[in-house]
Amino acid sequence: MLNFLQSKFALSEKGARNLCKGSLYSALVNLSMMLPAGLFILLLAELMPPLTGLYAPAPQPVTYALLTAVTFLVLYLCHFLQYSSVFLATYEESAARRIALAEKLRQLPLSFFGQRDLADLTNTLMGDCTTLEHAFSHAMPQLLGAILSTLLITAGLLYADWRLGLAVVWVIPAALLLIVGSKYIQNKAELAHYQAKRICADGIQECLETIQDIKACSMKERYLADLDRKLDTAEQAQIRSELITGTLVTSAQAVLRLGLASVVLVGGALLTAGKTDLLTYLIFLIAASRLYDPLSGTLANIAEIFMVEIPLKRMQAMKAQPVQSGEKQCTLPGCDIAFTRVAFSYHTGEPVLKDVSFVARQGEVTALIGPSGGGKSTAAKLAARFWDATAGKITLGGRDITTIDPETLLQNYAIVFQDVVLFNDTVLENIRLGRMSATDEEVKAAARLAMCDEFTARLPRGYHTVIGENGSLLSGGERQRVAIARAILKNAPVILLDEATASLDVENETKIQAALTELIKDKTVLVIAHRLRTVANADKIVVLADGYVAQQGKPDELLQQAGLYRHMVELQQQSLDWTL
Ligand SMILES: Nc1ncnc2c1ncn2[C@@H]1O[C@H](COP(=O)(O)OP(=O)(O)OP(=O)(O)O)[C@@H](O)[C@H]1O
Repeated sequence: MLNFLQSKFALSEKGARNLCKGSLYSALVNLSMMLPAGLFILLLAELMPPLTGLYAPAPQPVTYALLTAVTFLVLYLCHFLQYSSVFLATYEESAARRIALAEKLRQLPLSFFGQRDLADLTNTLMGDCTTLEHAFSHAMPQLLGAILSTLLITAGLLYADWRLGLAVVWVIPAALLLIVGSKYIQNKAELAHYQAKRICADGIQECLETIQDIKACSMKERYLADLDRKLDTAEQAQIRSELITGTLVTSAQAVLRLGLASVVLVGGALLTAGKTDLLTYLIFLIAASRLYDPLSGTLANIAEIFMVEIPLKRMQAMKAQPVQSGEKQCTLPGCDIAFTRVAFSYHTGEPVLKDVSFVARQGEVTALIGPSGGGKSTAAKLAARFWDATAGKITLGGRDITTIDPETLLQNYAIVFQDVVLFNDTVLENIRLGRMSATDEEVKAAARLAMCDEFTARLPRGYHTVIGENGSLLSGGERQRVAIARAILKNAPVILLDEATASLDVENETKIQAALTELIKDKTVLVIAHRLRTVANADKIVVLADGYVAQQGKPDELLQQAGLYRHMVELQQQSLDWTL
């Protein structure tokens, strides 16, 4: 049973146990809600003989006061137990679910993120978890509890009088049949609503991310009209879904209420025929008026229960995603990076690298150059195992990188990418990310080498200035210098520089090049640069074009050959003479 609940609802073992416990306590609450009715029946039984002209002692007010107090106590206790077992346990489970998902996201390769949009992932992490949290705190245990308590009370009623019992209970399967039978229609409408909501969230996120470009291209009106249309679709889908569910649930609740009418009719007929007595008739009438309440209440949440399938499936799909594995402890004899017949395609299926072989040696600077879109950045990312190659092999120090745990592998890399990512924190803390154990002095020394001193002096609080979301208070060149300082601080044996100095002016680039020369001694350095001047002193040039290595060798040797490298150098020299 526990295993079934765990796999069906993606619960932890504790969560499944708490769901069982919560359902039992919910059933107990429903049964305890019958106590006031029971007390009333007891009073009725004592009052009945005098009402029918027979002698009986008068009911004792003290006894009833005591029984009422006990009833209140039992009701309070049952509700307290249900609250702590259902709500508190669900919130704990929900927190554990969110942490487990976040941990899974941390382990997933970048290829996974390339196929999913961020709004969708945020929705799974936040929205889906909230949906499940609400369903498992407000609907699921209550439904299971209502089914359990209804079964118990039904058994008691049938045992007491099967004819009146049947008159009370026939409506329950009828109502459930109506709801379960229409599950497909409800799910379809809710799924359409869910997707419309997701498209809407995507649209809003895209709009916020691209607001600058939207304004620059004077696309504001068109974009907002598109967003309005998405919001309208989501609204209509919500109305439609609520209308369908509301109609079906209200119909099922009305069917349940028919039970009371059938008890009146059957009971009346039995009473007239002398086949039952007045007290039994009244007991069944009272029981019928109370029995349907828990079920009727949970039917209102039935759509929510049906809908848990969608977030559950999305979560299970995410959990089933293969993670990149590998050895966590590994000492490498060296740090040469070797590509052997490497091929790779993104999820689009279009091959980006077709057959790439080269070696970037330790203690040397290897420059990847070539036409735009030739796969240079892709090759650098494969070297750091952000993706795994589709074919061929990449080794670091002779060891196949697919056998090394990605986090362990990355401890050997300092990376500066074209798109610098900075956090909404101080300059100092943004640099310290390179090595969290570094002292302030070490961080500042790295910052000085990366020429950060010059612009931090102008900031209101120097190194302690908070630089805004993704470093919005800094210029492109300043952001790049922070990223370079981070790499200098990390001082890892492999350095990947992808257009690391592209946003810098010539003066700063020259100074940073000097600092980098210090940094890269004895290290394996893989540099990508469009400005060939930047890589003119590299030990080796690898020209990537159309997914293949078009040329490789020392810069001087390649200049002697009539190939792509010489062509590119000539083109760049011509461009220096251009004027506007
Ligand atoms: N995450 C991705 N998903 C799908 N395709 C991608 C992704 N990143 C890059 N590509 C595609 O892969 C090809 C190679 O891109 P890559 O960035 O490696 O080229 P590059 O040589 O570094 O280009 P550039 O010099 O312009 O930076 C391009 O056609 C690009 O559209």
